[in-house]
Amino acid sequence: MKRRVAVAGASGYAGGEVLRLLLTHPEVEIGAITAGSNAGELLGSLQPHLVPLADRVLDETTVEVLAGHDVVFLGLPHGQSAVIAKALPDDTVVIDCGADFRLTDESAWDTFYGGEYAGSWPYGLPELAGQRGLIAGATRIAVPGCYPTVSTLALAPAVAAGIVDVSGIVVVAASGTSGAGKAPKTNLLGSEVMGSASAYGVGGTHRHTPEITQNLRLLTDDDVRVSFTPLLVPMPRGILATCSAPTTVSADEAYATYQRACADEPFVHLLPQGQWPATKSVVGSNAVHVQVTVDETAGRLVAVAAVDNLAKGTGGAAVQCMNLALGLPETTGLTTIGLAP
Ligand SMILES: NC(=O)C1=CN([C@@H]2O[C@H](COP(=O)(O)OP(=O)(O)OC[C@H]3O[C@@H](n4cnc5c(N)ncnc54)[C@H](OP(=O)(O)O)[C@@H]3O)[C@@H](O)[C@H]2O)C=CC1
Ligand SMILES: CC(=O)N[C@@H](CCC(=O)OP(=O)(O)O)C(=O)O
Repeated sequence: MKRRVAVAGASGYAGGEVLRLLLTHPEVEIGAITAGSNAGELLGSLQPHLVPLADRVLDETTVEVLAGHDVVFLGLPHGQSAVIAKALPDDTVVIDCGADFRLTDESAWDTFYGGEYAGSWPYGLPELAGQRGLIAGATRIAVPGCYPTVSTLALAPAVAAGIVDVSGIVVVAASGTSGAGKAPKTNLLGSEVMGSASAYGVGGTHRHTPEITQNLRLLTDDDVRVSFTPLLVPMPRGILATCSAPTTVSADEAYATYQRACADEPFVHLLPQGQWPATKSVVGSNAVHVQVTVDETAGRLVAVAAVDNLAKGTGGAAVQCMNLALGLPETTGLTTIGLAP
């Protein structure tokens, strides 16, 4: 029997991507779709690409509307998910695309988010050591941030194998503008973004820094230190992360380490040696493309990874986690096939 699924935040980018994927998922039927200020509007007026749902009216985002579903996806701004999630029945699978339940360290929450700490849920990155088992059968799942997904998947093989000095990790990642959500923001005006790349959240201040660190700490007992700098670039979708750390291994040893680590992961695609990831190859797909080498002059391992921030970076990860939570094959309704050129 098909599972009945609700999506809160259906007028936004994350909720819209979850719906796009659910529309071709063989094991679900779409129940309530809700919004904030756009409640009462037709979905087709806000998400015209979701043609089969064009005539559906967006409901208010309330516990009453969302209850009575097997699965509820929350694509809401930070701080909005916790109250709703806590009021939903314990046996409803709740998958939060926001940050409310990602961090296990309350002091990191206080520093980077503020407001009441809601606790932490199983972390929706199945590829990260131990998480797949925690997500399987879970009824509460926190989908990772988009930068932590791509950076963690780029670095995890090296950190887990102990071939890098984890006290010297540097991540510089360029994101498309959809990462910032649909709500209007001054720095996202077309005239500000078009034809320009810019840095923001510099100097260890971006809220994904503690999330990346938290993930890599699961893989080593050594003191993980991450310098993370996000960049905004003029494209709608995609993140390209360049990650490096001191190493003494050769490029071939590094590549062999990544081959072993990536071999059984359905969505982690290690490119042939010498071929470098590009966001255009992952748009619309749940794949992360990865490549690694060693800069022997600098003595640093360099790993580069690309994801679609709205797919593997949010909506695709959310569906992957739903599959695991419901005991379905993990890849159901998801593809590694991108949209090119
Ligand atoms: N964009 C991305 O790449 C990623 C996003 N995320 C996370 O997903 C979540 C949604 O982000 P995104 O889709 O980008 O943001 P958007 O701004 O595009 O969408 C936000 C959604 O939340 C709704 N909403 C806003 N305020 C309220 C409220 N008070 N009550 C009910 N609904 C409300 C909006 O409805 P309306 O427009 O009708 O007001 C809209 O549907 C965030 O937590 C974000 O951090 C996570 C990873 C990546
Ligand atoms: C380009 C851009 O603005 N990106 C967002 C990250 C989006 C994301 O994954 O994050 P959360 O779910 O943690 O909000 C940012 O830097 O805040």
